[in-house]
Amino acid sequence: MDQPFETIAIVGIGLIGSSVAHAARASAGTKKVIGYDRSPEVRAEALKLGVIDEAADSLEAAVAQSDLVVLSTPVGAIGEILPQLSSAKAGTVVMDVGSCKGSVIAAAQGLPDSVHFVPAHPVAGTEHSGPAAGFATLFRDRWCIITPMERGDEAYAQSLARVDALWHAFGSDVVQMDAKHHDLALAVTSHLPHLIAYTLVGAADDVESVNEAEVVKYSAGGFRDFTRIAASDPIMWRDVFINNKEAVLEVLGRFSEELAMMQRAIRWGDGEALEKAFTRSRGLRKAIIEAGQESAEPNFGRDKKG
Ligand SMILES: NC(=O)C1=CN([C@@H]2O[C@H](COP(=O)(O)OP(=O)(O)OC[C@H]3O[C@@H](n4cnc5c(N)ncnc54)[C@H](O)[C@@H]3O)[C@@H](O)[C@H]2O)C=CC1
Ligand SMILES: O=C(O)C(=O)Cc1ccc(O)cc1
Repeated sequence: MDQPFETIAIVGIGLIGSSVAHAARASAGTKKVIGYDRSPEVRAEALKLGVIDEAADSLEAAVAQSDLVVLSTPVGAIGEILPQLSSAKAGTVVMDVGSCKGSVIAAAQGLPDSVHFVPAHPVAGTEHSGPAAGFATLFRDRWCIITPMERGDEAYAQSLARVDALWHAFGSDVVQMDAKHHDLALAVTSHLPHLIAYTLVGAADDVESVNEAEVVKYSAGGFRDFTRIAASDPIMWRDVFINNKEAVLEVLGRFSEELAMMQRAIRWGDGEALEKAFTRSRGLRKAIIEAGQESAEPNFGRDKKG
């Protein structure tokens, strides 16, 4: 493995930050984890749980002592924190884990070349949040997408290789792509599904003639899976939609057209059109299973027990 990161700073000690802390200690040779979170309660909880070895009182203090800084706050805060890292010591490697990349990369444009920012997105998670939700195996057999900064210097290439090696050590499959493509692809596979789940569960709540007890009682199949996704953190997802506006609106437009097509087919009793659309979807599900990216269970095939 490339030179490991012996001391890391986790900024934002929630589900992903704490999972990175556990995984780095368990499999990537990290010896010390310093944690900073804007919430003092979260810092105290993370210390108590042993997620971090030391809590820092400020962002600056956490960054000063570390060779890797992991930005694992909601995406909006990542954009606010990045410009504050301009004075980090030369050679500091900074990595984020945000669910969208274009806005984060834009916020990193002002950083000096001496700070090596490597944008990353583990395509792995759960609907849970907070420091107690993380676990070391979260990233195992999951994709991690790296969207490198456009710079050709050797020093940056070395930091990129170290971050790549870190995710491999976590058990992830690593792929590189440009941020614009990432944001469109993830708008299709992750952001739109979350928006639909929030909307669907909200709509069920709005049908006054079906009361909550009935919704709970009869939510055996599909609806139950949607409620799991709709239980995801509201601040995290607010930030995803605000920061990936263009791509989400693009795929939302296509979704609305498909939905209108379904509506028309139902209205006119066009069974052939419905059957054709459903058969196509079934094929996609089969392809996902065959690619080994999904088990019979929801929750990306894993829960807190890993
Ligand atoms: N939840 C998921 O399944 C996945 C999330 N992500 C990305 O990972 C990031 C973190 O998500 P989670 O771990 O789920 O969130 P979380 O809600 O579990 O934790 C976020 C933490 O950041 C802290 N925070 C917020 N603003 C801060 C600031 N300005 N300075 C310091 N700390 C601050 C919060 O107090 C909280 O403890 C997000 O950018 C998200 O898009 C990526 C993959 C999966
Ligand atoms: O829990 C689920 O179903 C998820 O979709 C987890 C998830 C959430 C956000 C990401 O950027 C990546 C993965």
